[in-house]
Amino acid sequence: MSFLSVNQLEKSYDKQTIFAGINFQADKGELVTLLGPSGCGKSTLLRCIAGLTEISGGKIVLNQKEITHMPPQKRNIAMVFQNYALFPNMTAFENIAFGLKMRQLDKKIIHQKVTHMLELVELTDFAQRYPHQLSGGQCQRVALARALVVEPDLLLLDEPLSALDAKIRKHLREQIRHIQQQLKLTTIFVTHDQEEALSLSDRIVLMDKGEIVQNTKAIELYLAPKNQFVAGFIGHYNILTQEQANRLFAETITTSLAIRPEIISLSRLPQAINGTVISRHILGNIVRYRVNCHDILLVVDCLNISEADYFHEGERVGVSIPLSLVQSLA
Ligand SMILES: Nc1ncnc2c1ncn2[C@@H]1O[C@H](COP(=O)(O)OP(=O)(O)OP(=O)(O)O)[C@@H](O)[C@H]1O
Repeated sequence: MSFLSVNQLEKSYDKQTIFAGINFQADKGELVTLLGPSGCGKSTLLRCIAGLTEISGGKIVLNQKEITHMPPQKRNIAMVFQNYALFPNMTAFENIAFGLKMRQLDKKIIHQKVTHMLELVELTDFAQRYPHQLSGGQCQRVALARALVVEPDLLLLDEPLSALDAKIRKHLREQIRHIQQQLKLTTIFVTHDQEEALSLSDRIVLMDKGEIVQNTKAIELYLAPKNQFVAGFIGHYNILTQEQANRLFAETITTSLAIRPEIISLSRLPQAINGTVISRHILGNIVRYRVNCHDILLVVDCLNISEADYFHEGERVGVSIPLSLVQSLA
């Protein structure tokens, strides 16, 4: 039996249905990401699991207990928000200790637990600082420590990295993943950033307009998107209509296709498919080309190994696409 089970969950505001018939599970220690475009219902779903938003129907079971109608504080769920939501008049130490004080734990035990958490999030030297004396990344680490210290059954993270700059975001997401794995903590992470989702998750639940479109292992979502919406949302897939697919491969293909830019290779020798380089962009480790093949514009990613390998705008190139790596779309 799954550690977390969300069954037929439904939420409406007045007559507007935000989602209905939502089903997904998480195993103990699994990190599941809810991914999807803005407004698709991810945060509402997370808040329903936390008990912060009332549901309109369905059932939630956590650690073998039905929690559907339990008050939030009884669910043993901790949540971290995008805006940290720290108490401004408390130090980092006091913020982290807050939940333990509420549970009336012994002072010595509180001190031990908070000290351990400060070490875990690498903030030992910042224990006596107030939130306004900390950077955004440090505030979010305090918020994370505050959530973890109460040893929740489930950790919910609602876009916790969105307010941070790119470099800190990457560092902190690695830290979150490391701590989550160390503690074997079942976690639901909400984001609209596909790179974040792919790099962090065991499994991704991709949502669109209040529905789950695909629920699968993170790597499978990337390698085998099941329809055009998923392929359009993940990576930089080239999406070809059936007619374009027939034209490009000069054979009968019965579905539309999704082709990852990195499986396509270019050469100076003529191939079965040939094209003309329209543009070249250096993205750091990747060189991204747009190549016109039979009036179909393909995005092609090549490793940026040396300038001597660059193809030039207007150059004729051979284009190799291994059909075995091409994904048929429903
Ligand atoms: N309190 C509310 N009353 C009415 N409608 C609401 C309320 N809260 C959210 N909604 C609506 O529910 C839908 C889903 O919102 P939600 O915040 O869950 O989306 P999201 O996928 O988390 O988006 P984002 O990534 O932008 O945070 C939106 O159309 C939103 O306007």
